[in-house]
Amino acid sequence: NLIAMDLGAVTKQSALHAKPSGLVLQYGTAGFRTKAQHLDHVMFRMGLLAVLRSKQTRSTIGVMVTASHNPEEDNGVKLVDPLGEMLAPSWEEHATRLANAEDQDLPGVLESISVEEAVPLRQDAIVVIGRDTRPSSEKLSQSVRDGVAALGGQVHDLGLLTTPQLHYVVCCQNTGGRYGKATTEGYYQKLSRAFLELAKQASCGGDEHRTIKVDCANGVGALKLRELEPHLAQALSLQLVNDGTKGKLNHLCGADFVKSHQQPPQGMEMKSSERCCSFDGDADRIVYYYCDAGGRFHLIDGDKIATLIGTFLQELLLEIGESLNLGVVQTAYANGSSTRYLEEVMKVPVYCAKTGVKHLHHKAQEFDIGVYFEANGHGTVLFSTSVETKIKQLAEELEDEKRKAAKILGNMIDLFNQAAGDAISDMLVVEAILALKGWTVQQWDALYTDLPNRQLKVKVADRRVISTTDAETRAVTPPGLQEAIDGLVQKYRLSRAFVRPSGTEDVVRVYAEADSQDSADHLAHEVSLAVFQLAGGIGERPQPCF
Ligand SMILES: CC(=O)N[C@H]1[C@@H](OP(=O)(O)O)O[C@H](CO)[C@@H](O)[C@@H]1O
Ligand SMILES: [Mg+2]
Repeated sequence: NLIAMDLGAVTKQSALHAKPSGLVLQYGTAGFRTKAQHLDHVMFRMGLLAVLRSKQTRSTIGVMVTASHNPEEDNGVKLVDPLGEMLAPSWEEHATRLANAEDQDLPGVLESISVEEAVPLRQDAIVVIGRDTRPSSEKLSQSVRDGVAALGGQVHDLGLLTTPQLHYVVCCQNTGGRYGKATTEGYYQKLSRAFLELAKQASCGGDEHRTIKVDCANGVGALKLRELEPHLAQALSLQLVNDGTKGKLNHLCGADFVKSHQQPPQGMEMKSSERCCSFDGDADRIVYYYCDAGGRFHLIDGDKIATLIGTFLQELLLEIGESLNLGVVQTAYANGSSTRYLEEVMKVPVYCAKTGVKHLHHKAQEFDIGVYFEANGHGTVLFSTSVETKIKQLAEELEDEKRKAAKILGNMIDLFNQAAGDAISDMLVVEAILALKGWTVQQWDALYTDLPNRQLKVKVADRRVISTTDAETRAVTPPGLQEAIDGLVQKYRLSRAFVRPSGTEDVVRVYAEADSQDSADHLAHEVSLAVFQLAGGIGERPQPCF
């Protein structure tokens, strides 16, 4: 049945997207990511792979061309599976194999993937493509199209799109429109309708007009917020900063910059207590922040967003009188104070998953309501289908306060992008919750105080010498490393530290938290030295960062 795959056409087309010799890449946590000039063949081949995956799943598959928060010169690509989820792990391996095959081996690799996965080759294939605003993205997405066309697949090129919008469209497309209309317009309609309903429900508390300042990282988020804004009918006005008209993508701005430097982005003027937020380059991450009257900067990261959302949803459930199982999923990078607050004050069960959205998403699917967020601001909430049906039914059946709460929850369900963590959707969620609660940004921030923490990177010859267990909180190899970390952690109060090989950069990441910034800094530095000594550090010995 392989006749249905025209390998002659593939070989001919592939010659126009030749692989540079010696280049080896891996489909990692966020797909392929590297300097844009090395990616042409990878894009073509991901077009090919998307066709096979589409045939196998008999569904529309998404391909997003983006390198998220990386520098403008980088680019990347990831595939989106039928329900808007990340690509299945076995196909990540196929992706790696396909990307690294020498040109002449390409037909053979395609055949072997098709056989291994029993791909019904005569089946039609549809691939939806989106891209971010990088200068290289347009040409690279053309290469994806070439790949799709070479295997006879149908292409819907949606052009400039945020990553979560692509996930949304793919999910809608494959669920017969039940999740919403499979267009960006459908996305704006679904989100704005839910937001306006919530704003109406909040307006009894006064404060009807809200403003928020958004740092768009000079990325695609700016374009899409401009498209969204008219739908919001002035219930929320957006002041866009770093909207791409002047600055460089992700340069001194964006969610990743703000979170890792713990300082405001360039170009953001903050009046005391003004709510501000930052998106990353493809708008799937968001962090909030503000300056207090004394001019001090306060970061509100993914953990505090998750806490606000988790707390609010739990309050609604109590009001409605439904005991559904709600869980919050975090990673080891979650601030210890957030975990403590959720577990001890809110009595919400908290779970720790491995780094990378797919692990969190997967765990969150186990709950009626699964809230998941990475500390860096990527996250969303998943509602089981039965919960969704039940809540919307209760919104009709219940009376008075209970009915009101069920209606709010029903609209909240629509406001989340359940296909993927989404800066636009999460921003609307936070704005709606603050309005409903009548809370200022300080009141939100005061839920708990973050433990001081520090993240460092250590360069080693081969980061794979470090393997971990217990959701990456403990190192199994190299021998002696965990014992060394345990010894160092003991020297400090309220302390915790762990190390893991990054899935997106060639470094080992070190995380430490403790009762003071000074202690967190020292602990992180000492752990870095232990990694350098025991895990084959290269280059200069880690220097103290203070
Ligand atoms: C500590 C940290 O922020 N790690 C990030 C980063 O992964 P690493 O495997 O740590 O490089 O990039 C991932 C993809 O964007 C993101 O999911 C994750 O949270
Ligand atoms: Mg991103």
